[in-house]
Amino acid sequence: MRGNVIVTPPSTFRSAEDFADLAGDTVLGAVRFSTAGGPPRWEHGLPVLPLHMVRPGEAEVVEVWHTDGDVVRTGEHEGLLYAHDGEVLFCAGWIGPSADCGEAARQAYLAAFELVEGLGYRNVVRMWNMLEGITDRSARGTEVYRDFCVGRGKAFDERGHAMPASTGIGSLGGGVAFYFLAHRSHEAVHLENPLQVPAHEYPPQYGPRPPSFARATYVRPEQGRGSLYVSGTASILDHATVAAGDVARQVQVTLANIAALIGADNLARHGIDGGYRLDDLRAVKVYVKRPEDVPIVTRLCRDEFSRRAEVAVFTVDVCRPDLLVEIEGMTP
Ligand SMILES: C=C(O[C@@H]1C=C(C(=O)O)C=C[C@H]1O)C(=O)O
Repeated sequence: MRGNVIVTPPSTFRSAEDFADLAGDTVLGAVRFSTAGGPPRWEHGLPVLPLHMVRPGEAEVVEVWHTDGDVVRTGEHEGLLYAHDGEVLFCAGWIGPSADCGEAARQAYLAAFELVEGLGYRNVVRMWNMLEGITDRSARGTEVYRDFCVGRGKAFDERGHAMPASTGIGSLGGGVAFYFLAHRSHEAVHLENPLQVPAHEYPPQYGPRPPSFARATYVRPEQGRGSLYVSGTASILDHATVAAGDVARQVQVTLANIAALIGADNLARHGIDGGYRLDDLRAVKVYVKRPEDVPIVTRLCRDEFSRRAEVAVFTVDVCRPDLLVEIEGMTP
């Protein structure tokens, strides 16, 4: 096993054609942000998850995950498609539209934990969950996201896994889809944000089961500098939404949250040397609830992130009705 393998950022948010060109490289898999969602499928022998996150007329974005490993193995477990290189695992799953997305999420997460335990990739470092109608009323008469959090939380309880960095965001169709990254030997250090109550300690007003995630996860290789994955971050201080209705202010609060999370003081609190600034982040994804806010959000983000950072913007719902924007990224 190599000691220096780290997941590098999605090399680019590529066009559809480029992904085909990459086949044969050390690509683990890809996520297609496109006009239709569905179960993960094999493309060029690799797992690819289609997500309905792009509106007609917008360009499809393909997030390609690759490593510096050289032998990629692939497989399927209870509908989950995965690829791994001896140190890093990429896995994609689909729950689809369901009457009880909570129970379906529990089962899908249990299958995912079974997979990582069985293959020996126990350190789950980053998860993404895309939920159609995230704040809609669910078939159970509650809310889709709240139902999801209940089922996901049960799976974490049942298998005793640490909660990693995550995203829980809306999609435009296709039920619930998810994907994640896990490591075999590199330690995962899960971070909280001094400006925010840990999400898993949110009070009950946000739902019966608080969401199961950490604000960021740092992957510590045996040597050298690791990678930091920043969860989907929004305009929340303590546990409350800040600046409801004011998208520019929500962007500012969100960016300040991320800056506090990744800065040297907070990393030191978690036993990590060094610190990052916003312009160290790469592979930034910005989720904007209202199409009319896209220009201003894009401009505000462009002012703060490096010119070298790719920034992909999606117009989708966020997990609370009063949140207008959410931002995530990672360090190279
Ligand atoms: C924006 C928040 O939560 C969102 C929901 C998440 C989840 O449920 O996995 C993770 C991060 C965000 O995408 C928040 O609570 O701060």
